[in-house]
Amino acid sequence: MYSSIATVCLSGSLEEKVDAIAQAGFEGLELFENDLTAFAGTPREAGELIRSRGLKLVTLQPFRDFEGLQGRARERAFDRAEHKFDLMEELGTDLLMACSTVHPDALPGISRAADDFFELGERAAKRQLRVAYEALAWGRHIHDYRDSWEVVRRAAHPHVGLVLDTFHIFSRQTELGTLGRIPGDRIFLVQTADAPRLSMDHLSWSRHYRCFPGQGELQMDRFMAMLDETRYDGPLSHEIFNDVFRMGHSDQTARDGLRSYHLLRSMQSDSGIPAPQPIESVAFLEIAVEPEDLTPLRELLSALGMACVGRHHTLDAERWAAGDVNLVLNTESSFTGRVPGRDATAVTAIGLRVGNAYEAFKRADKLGYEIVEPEDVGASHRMSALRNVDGSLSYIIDDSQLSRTWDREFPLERQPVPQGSLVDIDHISVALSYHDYLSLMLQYRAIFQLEVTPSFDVTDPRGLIQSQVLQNGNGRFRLALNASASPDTASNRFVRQYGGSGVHHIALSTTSLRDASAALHKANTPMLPIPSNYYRDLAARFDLPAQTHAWMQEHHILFDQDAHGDFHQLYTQPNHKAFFIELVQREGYQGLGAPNAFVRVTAQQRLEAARAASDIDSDTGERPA
Ligand SMILES: O=C(O)c1ccc(O)c(O)c1
Ligand SMILES: [Mg+2]
Repeated sequence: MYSSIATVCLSGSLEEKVDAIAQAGFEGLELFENDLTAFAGTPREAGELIRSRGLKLVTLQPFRDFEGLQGRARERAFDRAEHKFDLMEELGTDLLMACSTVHPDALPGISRAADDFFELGERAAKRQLRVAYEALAWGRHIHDYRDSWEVVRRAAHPHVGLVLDTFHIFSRQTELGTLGRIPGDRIFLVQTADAPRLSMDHLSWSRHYRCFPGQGELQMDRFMAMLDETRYDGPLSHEIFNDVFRMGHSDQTARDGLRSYHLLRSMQSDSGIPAPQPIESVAFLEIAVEPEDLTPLRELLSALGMACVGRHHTLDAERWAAGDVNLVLNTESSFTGRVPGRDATAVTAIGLRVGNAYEAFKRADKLGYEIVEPEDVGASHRMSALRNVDGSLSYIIDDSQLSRTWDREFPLERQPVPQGSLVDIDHISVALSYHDYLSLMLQYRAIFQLEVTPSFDVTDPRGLIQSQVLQNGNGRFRLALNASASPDTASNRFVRQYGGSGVHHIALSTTSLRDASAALHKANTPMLPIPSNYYRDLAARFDLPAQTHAWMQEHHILFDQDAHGDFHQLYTQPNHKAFFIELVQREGYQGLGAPNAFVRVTAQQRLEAARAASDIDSDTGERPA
């Protein structure tokens, strides 16, 4: 098998698309005819352009509404095909991809379609060309791969073969048993696409929401296992119609496309790529701290029950800890691990704990991810990292490395790690541009073994925010990805204000939100104010003791409940850092408090608007003297 991608996946002109596809390292491409029609040069020049970049032109597509016609209309369909054959000869490709007809006059019948394709095969053979047939999920008569296969089988022509497109197969929930029994040499093209599970008509779903395998919810691993059985050995070609890809940066999309191709190959039995491992927990977060934020941040962490337990042996960096929470505050002015273009106090790295870091990096490398070695960032530690799409780093470490790092880099000072009510990093929430959203989704899901919860919309006062949670099985790793098409939602305000995507908040879990909120209150930590209407609504929704209810309202605590238990949450104010801290107490509860998210984003928006409107200095929270 070899890698290929359809030009329809990318934004830009044909030249830009071909460049991005070649740069990413693909071997072939499918030319979408629109890209040729809009191209300023001749078809011959288009073909030369593609070959000059070392790419194989896999197919010209799509050829529409061919089969099932009668009389003059049928003759016209064959004439159209001959025109495409002319084009193909000039372009230098031997394969025409035909999709099942949606023509209102097309007649049904497998045998009729097979006869049409036999005749087309005869004409193609005269010119040493081939034709491949695809069942569109919304085809008028043929919309099931088993029927398109039956057409190809009955046409029984060596120049006529089958196209398998994962979107059409899965969107109709067709069984895959038949697929495994198709001889691989009768399949001329395999098109790969993933998609979120949506309930809408097939055509709209396909034309707007496809995504790369690894970004959606279709069972690509099952498809790859069945494809293995056919012994197919042709192009594995992404065909993604996606509104975000059409807007986005072709280079980034094409790079992710090739990683997704390697991900598919890793699902095959003989791939030689190590299996994905679960992320066991978040070992630490590193925060680049602006000098003026250091004291307030230390005060906040102290109020949370954390303590500085070590100082870096050579750099201006401190390790703050409590329970399993570890934060590294880095105040080096020349800190090379900073996210480029971001000069606020912000999260610059995340430490992901796995069972075997070496195997995880081997997998990441085979999938085409860039690995940052310690010397690349001038670090004295020995941890390697992935470069995230926002410029931040994801260290991947195992236990032996982690204890060595703490011991060697941050000699223990004064006290041991406090073991109070603060337990762990409960979840991390990231705000992303839409384009980065799919990119980071792929990175996590391709490299690690994670569960994906269905995506949901948060109603921000300025628009919808799409949110999706990636988590491990044990509840110790949860990452919420957030993106929005509206420019002024909370996630996009972050992206605009802080020079791109990044960590938007850090949630810490506690065994006693009562103690934690009392300590924050005592330290005069400003909380995100929650309106009283929220508490009236809570009283209506839940049967809460009056005292508990009053305590929540007084301390701005939000509440939710699911079949597994209770959830309490509390937000601090960002106070001009790029991120803010959330505290949660969960008693079996599985989610992240999604039903409360609209109240939180509205409260944040109100606070920011009030700051902007008043003469309150947004840095100090005080009025200038
Ligand atoms: O949406 C379409 O029309 C279309 C065209 C060509 C394909 O290969 C396909 O899967 C869909
Ligand atoms: Mg297709």
